[in-house]
Amino acid sequence: MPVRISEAFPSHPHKHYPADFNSLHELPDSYAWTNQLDECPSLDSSFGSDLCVPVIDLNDQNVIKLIGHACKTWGVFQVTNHGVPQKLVHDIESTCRSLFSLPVQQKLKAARPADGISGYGIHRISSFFQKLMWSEGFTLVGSPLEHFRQLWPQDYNKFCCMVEEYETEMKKLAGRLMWLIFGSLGISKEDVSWAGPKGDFEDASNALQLNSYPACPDPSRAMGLAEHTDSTLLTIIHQSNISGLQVLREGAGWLTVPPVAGALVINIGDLIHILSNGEYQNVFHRAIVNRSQQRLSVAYLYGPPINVQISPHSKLVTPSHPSLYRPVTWKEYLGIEGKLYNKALSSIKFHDHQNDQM
Ligand SMILES: O=C(O)CCC(=O)C(=O)O
Ligand SMILES: [Fe+2]
Repeated sequence: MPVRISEAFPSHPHKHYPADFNSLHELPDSYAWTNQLDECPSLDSSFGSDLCVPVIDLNDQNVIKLIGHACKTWGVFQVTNHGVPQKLVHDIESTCRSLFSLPVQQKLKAARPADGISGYGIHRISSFFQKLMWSEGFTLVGSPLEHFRQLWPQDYNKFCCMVEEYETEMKKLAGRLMWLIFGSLGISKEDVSWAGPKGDFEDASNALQLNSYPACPDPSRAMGLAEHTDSTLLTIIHQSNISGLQVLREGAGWLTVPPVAGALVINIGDLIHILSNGEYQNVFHRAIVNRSQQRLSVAYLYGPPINVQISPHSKLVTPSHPSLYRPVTWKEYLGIEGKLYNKALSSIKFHDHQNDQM
């Protein structure tokens, strides 16, 4: 039996549940972050069009090259012609809207238990910050049935089917992106034992994170979701047509990833960074909020089979490029991240003297 991802995601017991944001007409002190939002992109002309997150057509004949370049220089890109039916993307957004519009008491019926990982609550990285984030989330690992039954006693079934269908499409797209990324690194199907007999990453693990960022009375002092990298191989994000997702670009600061109709955002996570022996960037990102409109996002978190050891691929390790990271399973890495947050990656990095002895 494959080990389930639910055994690996560490739970973060915390006492807070999201506020009833509708009832807050001023920003409470517990939500007031300082000095977070004043780093504007410096419009250094040497960056030029390099200030725009790449948008890649998956039908482009140079797709492998384009993806490789985006992974190396950005760690994030948007994809069009990705094959996921627009209706399904529209439906998941409606489900998300419907869920977060429920009365607070109803949402709390599906609250994530203190020792659990699925359900309604504040974002899992919240425990690392003094201040609260202006957002609410719903994490889905495994079947949503029990929680959805609490939320929508009458018609939970249609929401369950829809989520399942969305996850199937996401898994297909994620597998396709994995081969494009591997291809851009010169890694072929024979070089990846854990892709499964059909090469479709059948045993890959995943979770779905629904996010809502309500309109905020004082957006310049609030934080929707604090900066982080994803501990995944990659993450596929659908954002509603309200901007708010920002990525950190070295030398330029925080740049907004503009919503592009029909496109999906692909974040490179820590595990691709490890597999590529540091060649591909794991992107730092965050979400900011605005005064007038609720913003929604749906993040599909994609990882390897939970007990597979991930390490820099042997094809990318040479005497002049020694291995940067020790092998780690996703299960172990999620545990480390749960304790160390953004120091997880450096904790598995070889220091020079260790590498010399390899
Ligand atoms: O809301 C967004 O666009 C980003 C969400 C995100 O980064 C996450 O859920 O890990
Ligand atoms: Fe993220």
